[in-house]
Amino acid sequence: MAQPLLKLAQTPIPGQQPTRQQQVLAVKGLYKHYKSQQPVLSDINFNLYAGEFVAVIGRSGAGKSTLLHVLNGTIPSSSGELLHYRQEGDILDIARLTPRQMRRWRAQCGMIFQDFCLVPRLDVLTNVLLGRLSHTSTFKSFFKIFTDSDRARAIELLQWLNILPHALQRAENLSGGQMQRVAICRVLMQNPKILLADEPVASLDPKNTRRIMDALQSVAERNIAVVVNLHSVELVKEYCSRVIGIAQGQIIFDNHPSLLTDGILHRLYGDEKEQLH
Ligand SMILES: Nc1ncnc2c1ncn2[C@@H]1O[C@H](COP(=O)(O)OP(=O)(O)OP(=O)(O)O)[C@@H](O)[C@H]1O
Repeated sequence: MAQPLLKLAQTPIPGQQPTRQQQVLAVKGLYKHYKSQQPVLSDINFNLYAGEFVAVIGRSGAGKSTLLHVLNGTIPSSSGELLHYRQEGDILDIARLTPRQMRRWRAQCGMIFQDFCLVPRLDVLTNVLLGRLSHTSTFKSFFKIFTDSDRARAIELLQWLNILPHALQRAENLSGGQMQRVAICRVLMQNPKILLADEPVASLDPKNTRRIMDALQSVAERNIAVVVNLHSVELVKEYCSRVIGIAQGQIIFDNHPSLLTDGILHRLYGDEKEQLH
């Protein structure tokens, strides 16, 4: 059956600038130190706009995962500003949120983690419904009481990502690609403005890789800002509207993927550049 919402990837026109729409985030002078003196992220500055599909690239240890976790609030920044431009017109300073506001921010800025964080023994449908936790009272969520419209939405999402036949199957019995699709459905249940995905196609076969990239591109087309860590420059060039290149915790490139040159790739990856695909 045709999937009307799951559009095929569109190859970007070389030199095309990403469509700049409503700004959703501003990152200003952001630093992150873990215990060592050396910052893992150093003076990070960028704005994020609704509907962008942004790849974050760089060699292993460059700070890509740390950046996504800081954006999502699961890791606090050491200094700098992280401002969310809300649809209501006001600005939310992420560093100054109360724990309750932070939970709400994490719903607005949904994240798919590398290990998917599904509940293995629960069925797929319930895992997707758990995405509504941020919108449901603790009492209701404890007893897994979800509304009919929550269920209808979850089913619609599962159908959209072609995984409805597995709705009643335990999450632990799914393949990696299927788990990734369930994780995307779950995060979309939060109605996020921003979707972050930490290496969403790592260890997936080519067919599932395309499925996931198609799905994420389609999410961006729904006017959600999508930010993903990727290791494949080929995928970045095929799918993304913007690429942020990080080397040793600093942004050294932020532009359309078609403008990535061999020189920039060499600065980003050094000798590993030859192994890129
Ligand atoms: N919790 C932590 N405590 C201390 N150091 C950490 C912690 N998490 C990450 N680091 C260090 O921060 C640096 C950046 O790590 P990060 O995981 O952000 O890089 P990455 O670019 O995502 O790498 P990869 O592509 O391998 O996932 C690394 O040197 C890593 O060892």
